[in-house]
Amino acid sequence: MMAKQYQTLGEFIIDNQADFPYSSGELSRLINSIRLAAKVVNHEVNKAGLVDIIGAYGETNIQGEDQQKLDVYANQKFIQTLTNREIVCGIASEENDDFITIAGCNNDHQNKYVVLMDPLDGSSNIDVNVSVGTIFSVYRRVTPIGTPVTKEDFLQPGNKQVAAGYIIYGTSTMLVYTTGHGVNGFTLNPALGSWYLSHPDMKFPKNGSIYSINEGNYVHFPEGVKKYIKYCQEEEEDRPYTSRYIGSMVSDIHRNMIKGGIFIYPKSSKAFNGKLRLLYECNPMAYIIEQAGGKASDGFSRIMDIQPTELHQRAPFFAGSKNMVEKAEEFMKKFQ
Ligand SMILES: O=P(O)(O)OC[C@H]1O[C@](O)(COP(=O)(O)O)[C@@H](O)[C@@H]1O
Ligand SMILES: [Mg+2]
Ligand SMILES: [Mg+2]
Repeated sequence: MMAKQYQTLGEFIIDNQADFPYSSGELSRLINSIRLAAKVVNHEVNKAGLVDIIGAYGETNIQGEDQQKLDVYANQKFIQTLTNREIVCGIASEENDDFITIAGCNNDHQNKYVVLMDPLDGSSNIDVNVSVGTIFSVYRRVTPIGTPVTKEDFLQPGNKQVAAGYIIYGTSTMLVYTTGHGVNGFTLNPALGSWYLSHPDMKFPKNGSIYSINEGNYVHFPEGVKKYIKYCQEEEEDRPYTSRYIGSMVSDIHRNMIKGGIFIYPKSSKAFNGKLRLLYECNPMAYIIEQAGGKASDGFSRIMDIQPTELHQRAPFFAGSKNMVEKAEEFMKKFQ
């Protein structure tokens, strides 16, 4: 159904209810819960400058990263909201060592969906007033309803996602998501507390002139990546491209989706599998990018076809404008 401009998110969800093959309203309620939790977290993010919000929480997560106060706050708010609304049977998060089983109020494990999330993406930018995000990925469970979820329900390849999205807390706050029927972006009107369809049917331009990579790691990059960076910087045809790197994956990819560009976080001699987490960073962003006509790979093959083995496993990530990702893959294959 063609989306109407400035429709509210609530109206959009109702109008598009029939898109869901197993349609019983649960996925709609799930998206509704995420929109609610996002508003609560947005309220805190907007105060990131006041002492009780910024800085380290004082613990490290399973990846050995110092958790920021907002990492923990966002994690708690999303888990609470999803749990209270009785729609998920399990949650996995960057900030939790293992997945959480949600039995439901009757303790009968009747819910169908699991959610994997990065509650606060771009943590290194919280204290410096640069945009950050939240990323979520939704799957139908594979184990029988009525039984507790198992790791199997979370270790599904990205091509099995039923929904994915991100929230960007930037100059404005947006919720961008897909349920496999294109990508739509909603902007929060903080005064009214409502989300409006500001970016219907988002499309990733096939070509672009922006490349986003942390060149500070250049010497540690594979030869293919080094060669591709040089290619981006050559005075040829529509190049040199512009280098833009915010350091918040959500923000870098959101910008590139609007303007055209490529985001790369490759493996390196310092990080054998790169830095980004396959299940709650790469896969959900890849689903959105592909639904918008872009491409997402590990430099060689489709990221969403990778069969996960670990909850917090990492993967090299090449994503964005289709023709730019294919060019980067050419260099990776030629100089491997
Ligand atoms: O500082 P680096 O090494 O360039 O890493 C930046 C990347 O790390 C991240 O911040 C990792 O995500 P988290 O902040 O959720 O841990 C990405 O958002 C970003 O693209
Ligand atoms: Mg992240
Ligand atoms: Mg994070």
